[in-house]
Amino acid sequence: MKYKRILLKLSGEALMGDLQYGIDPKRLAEYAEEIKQIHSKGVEIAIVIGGGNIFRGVAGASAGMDRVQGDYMGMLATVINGMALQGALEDKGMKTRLQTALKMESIAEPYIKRRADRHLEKGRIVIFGAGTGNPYFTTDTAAVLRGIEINADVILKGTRVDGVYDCDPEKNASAVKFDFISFDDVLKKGLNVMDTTAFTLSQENKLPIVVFDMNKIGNLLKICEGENIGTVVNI
Ligand SMILES: Nc1ncnc2c1ncn2[C@@H]1O[C@H](COP(=O)(O)OP(=O)(O)OP(=O)(O)O)[C@@H](O)[C@H]1O
Ligand SMILES: O=c1ccn([C@@H]2O[C@H](COP(=O)(O)O)[C@@H](O)[C@H]2O)c(=O)[nH]1
Repeated sequence: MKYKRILLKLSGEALMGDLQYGIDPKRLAEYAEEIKQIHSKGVEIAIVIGGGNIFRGVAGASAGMDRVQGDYMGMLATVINGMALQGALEDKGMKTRLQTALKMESIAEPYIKRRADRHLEKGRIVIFGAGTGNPYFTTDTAAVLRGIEINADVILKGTRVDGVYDCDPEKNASAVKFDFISFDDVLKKGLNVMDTTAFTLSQENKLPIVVFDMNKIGNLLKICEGENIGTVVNI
């Protein structure tokens, strides 16, 4: 396997599958199956999951809600997704732990880096919920932060687009995909597949990111085996 320890970022919105909002159980089971394949090959897996399928702080703020209040609601949404993913992974026989950046000890461990390391060493899948625990951030930034903390080899951003394009491919049919792009170029061109804070943090800590289509069966395994799928963002 190319990678020993990965931080997988899953999009909350992708969890909706064909639904208008919420969690599609079929999509959840498919993701669990993809994750099982790399787990069975011995890859140590930590996961950060988004919350866009349930709530986004900025959406609340634009509707008149206090931004900080909305952001905490968004963080709670990521915990709901994390719990759903935990259930789906355990259904398929994997051992998991959910750690949250906001304390909620009846349902999850608090985030403790050393415990996370230990779980990963023992082959447990660790899901990090509640983002960074701070408003004004995103789960992309949380993924990079946790990835750096646990010394992941790579951030795998599994999303509904198949890589980084020269403009948003969901808005421009003529968008052109990169196989490789530097952090400098992503930032210079203002490409929004992840937020600037996430890219900057990754760049400063020399942690590569692979952006790929998580909905294409087999992609996650192929990437871990070293195939060039999606777009690699690196220094
Ligand atoms: N240059 C670009 N290349 C690729 N995707 C882009 C680009 N600019 C914007 N995007 C958009 O980035 C989004 C990435 O998808 P994703 O669902 O992972 O976002 P997210 O905000 O992390 O989701 P969530 O918050 O639900 O976890 C896609 O909707 C895609 O259209
Ligand atoms: O560290 C964080 C992470 C997330 N939030 C809030 O949660 C929502 C959902 O996360 P997405 O990354 O957009 O999926 C986000 O919009 C923020 O409102 C946060 O405040 N801090």
